[in-house]
Amino acid sequence: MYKGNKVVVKPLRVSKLNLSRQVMVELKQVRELTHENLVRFIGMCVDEPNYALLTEHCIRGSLRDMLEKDAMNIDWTFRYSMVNDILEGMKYIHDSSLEFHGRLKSTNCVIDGRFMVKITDYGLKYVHEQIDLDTEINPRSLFWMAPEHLREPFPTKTGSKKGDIYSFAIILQEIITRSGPFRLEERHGTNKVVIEPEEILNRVKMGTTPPYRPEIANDECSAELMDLVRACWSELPGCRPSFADIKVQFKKITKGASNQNFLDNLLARMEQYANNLEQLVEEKSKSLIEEKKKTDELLCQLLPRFVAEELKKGNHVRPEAFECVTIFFSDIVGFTALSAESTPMEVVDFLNDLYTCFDSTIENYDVYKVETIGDAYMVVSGLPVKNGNEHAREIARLSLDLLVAIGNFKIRHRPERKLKLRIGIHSGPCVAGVVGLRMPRYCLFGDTVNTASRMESNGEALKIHVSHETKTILDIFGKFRLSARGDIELKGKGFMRTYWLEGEDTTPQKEPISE
Ligand SMILES: Nc1nc2c(ncn2[C@@H]2O[C@H](COP(=O)(O)OP(=O)(O)OP(=O)(O)O)[C@@H](O)[C@H]2O)c(=O)[nH]1
Ligand SMILES: [Mg+2]
Repeated sequence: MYKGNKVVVKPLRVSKLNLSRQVMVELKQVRELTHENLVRFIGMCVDEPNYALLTEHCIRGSLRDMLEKDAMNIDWTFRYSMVNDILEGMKYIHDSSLEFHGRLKSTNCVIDGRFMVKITDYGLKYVHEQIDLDTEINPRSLFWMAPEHLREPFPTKTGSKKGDIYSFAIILQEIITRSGPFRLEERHGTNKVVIEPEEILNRVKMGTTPPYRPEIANDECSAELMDLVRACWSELPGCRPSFADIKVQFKKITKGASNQNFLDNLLARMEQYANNLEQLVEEKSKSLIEEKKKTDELLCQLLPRFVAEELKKGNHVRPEAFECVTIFFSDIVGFTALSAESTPMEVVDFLNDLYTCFDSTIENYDVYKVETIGDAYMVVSGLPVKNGNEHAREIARLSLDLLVAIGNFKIRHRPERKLKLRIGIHSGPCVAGVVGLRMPRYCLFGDTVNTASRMESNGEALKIHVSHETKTILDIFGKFRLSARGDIELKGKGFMRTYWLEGEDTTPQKEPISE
């Protein structure tokens, strides 16, 4: 920002700038130039070594960018008015004390808010002369350079009126074909062979007859415009017209193409731009909706659906107390030893297979997977949606099912090894709520959680260790077979009577036959 306006700051690759009288004179010279098709020169930062040029900022970027935007529909009225803007700006430069530009190219034609093309980076010959020569020059940036200048020892430090006309012809080619200079040649070459930019420059320098120039297909523009382009990039500078000549010819070419006045023209450009924007917005919204769907799905996998919905609305999710839920903990016996003798990739693959096996089993029950830590699983039923007494039955059935599933599970890198699951379940009250703002997690709190976890750690491999509280609920269903384990001492809890869940009677109960 400079004096409240956004400006372009172009750093100068020069370690020490000699602010000679000539430099001061040319700075004054460029500051005095005013034309609606010239970018206003604001000044130079002479704070060694941060030398930089400050110029007016044009919001719509360079002509090069505009032409490259595929989504931007650029009709011929728009193209002609862009050419006209460049012509006006360049004619003004040629008629001024600058005499020529020297670095005319499509990146030095920028577009302002009203779609007016403005020429930038003009003048300051003595400043540019001091720019470090050892910095590498991108050969593509020389595509606009006339052959006579390319042949000079320092092409970037020269320039002439006729050289500018050649550059203008290259810009015309860009506007007509909408592709960068020599883009076609670089891609396919003449015999479908890719030509390197250096080689393209060599061919232009050679001055063959006919001269080597970018390709424009006959049907891409009118014959008159094609003739104008050819004249402008003539090999002999003397054969190239002046901007004054071009203006006359161009008027003839565009006659009838557009008889709109300025305001109509501007409105047409705006309308086109707005249409393009609409199309762009539509495309962007589509991908946005897709992305949103993906994040929503992810969120719902990490949090219970209703919690996710509330959080998305920006609502606070209050912690909720549940009178009775059943909590399941499981652990794989010998997992640590198995991991120790496997490579990290093997462990990841193994866990991935295991989670897939677990998750596909869990899907069949009214349960919520609270978390997984390594090989440990914590699952709950009866929350976030209450389900009467069914939580104990759901968890019991899940446990029995998982024992079978894990029994059939094959460890990819140890197919002979059998996995041993240890399960502990317990029922009781608990509180559930969302903790964490950045990474919200739905957590359970309360003694029931600790007890359930202890039930697992005090259990045995391939067995389901059930607390007295869970057994009491299971008994209501009258179908579960449990055997007493005896009284065991749980850390911090004293003695507790616990059971092994052996199975469920699946013989269907006879329905009373109705008459
Ligand atoms: N949006 C916007 N981009 C600009 C403006 N002025 C310059 N640019 C862009 O900034 C980029 C860097 O510009 P420069 O450092 O001048 O490089 P260049 O124009 O490729 O080459 P030279 O001018 O010969 O040094 C180019 O893509 C310009 O088109 C402007 O006013 N607005
Ligand atoms: Mg530039």
